[in-house]
Amino acid sequence: MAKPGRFITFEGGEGTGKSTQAKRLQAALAERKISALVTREPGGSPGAEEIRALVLRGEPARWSPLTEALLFYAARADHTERTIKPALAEGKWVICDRFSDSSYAYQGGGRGLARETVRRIEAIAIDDFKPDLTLILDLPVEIGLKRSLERHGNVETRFEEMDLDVHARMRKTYLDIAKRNPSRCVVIDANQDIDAVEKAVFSAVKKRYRLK
Ligand SMILES: Nc1ncnc2c1ncn2[C@@H]1O[C@H](COP(=O)(O)OP(=O)(O)OP(=O)(O)O)[C@@H](O)[C@H]1O
Ligand SMILES: Cc1cn([C@H]2C[C@H](O)[C@@H](COP(=O)(O)O)O2)c(=O)[nH]c1=O
Repeated sequence: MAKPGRFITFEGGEGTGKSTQAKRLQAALAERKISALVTREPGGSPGAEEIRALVLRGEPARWSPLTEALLFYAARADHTERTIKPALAEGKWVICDRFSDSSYAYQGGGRGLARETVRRIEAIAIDDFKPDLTLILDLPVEIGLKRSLERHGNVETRFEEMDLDVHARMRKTYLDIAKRNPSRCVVIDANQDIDAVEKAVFSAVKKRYRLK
């Protein structure tokens, strides 16, 4: 049986550079002959991509925080079962753009759902499945939203439309998660150029997995 792979997640607010860095990390691992799958949430399996389309469109208040958390975890259960766990079992590394910490930060800290409620939904959906390493890209929210808007041709997505104080609470929740989980999480300063962020990311990965 293949040695199980590693499960790495990128987390952070809007436009902090998660997708950019996920691809760069995949390339850096490939240079070391490590095959990694890049996937994303919500999404990453056909069913979860359908839920993505449902949960990301419409007005900011279209879904209550509770319904939203249930939808994100329904997508996550499918993604975990059908994409992430099979890849890890084949010995692949999995790099995921967002995972459970996004639900704690967005539906919890940002939109006010109690942490205990998120935890109970999580327990049903994915049990105690967690990443080995979480890289939290930290950036002032105004800068991230500006980057994100420029990328989307100035059309805001449902979450981008939410007030700045909601985004500020999401950022704070990520930093609190990092404090509570020091052995899993590394906070990366994302307010640097792309190459400098890549270097900080790879240095955290090398340290964790003792790569050269
Ligand atoms: N360090 C950086 N400095 C400046 N621009 C950046 C940096 N990293 C990424 N960008 C640019 O910012 C935009 C958003 O980057 P990216 O899509 O990687 O972020 P993201 O965190 O995945 O965003 P979202 O959560 O909104 O999907 C892209 O246009 C990207 O090229
Ligand atoms: C997994 C997850 C995501 N979200 C939000 C965060 C973003 O606004 C969107 C996803 O868009 P992206 O461009 O792919 O980053 O969904 C959330 O609120 N809760 C979650 O669990």
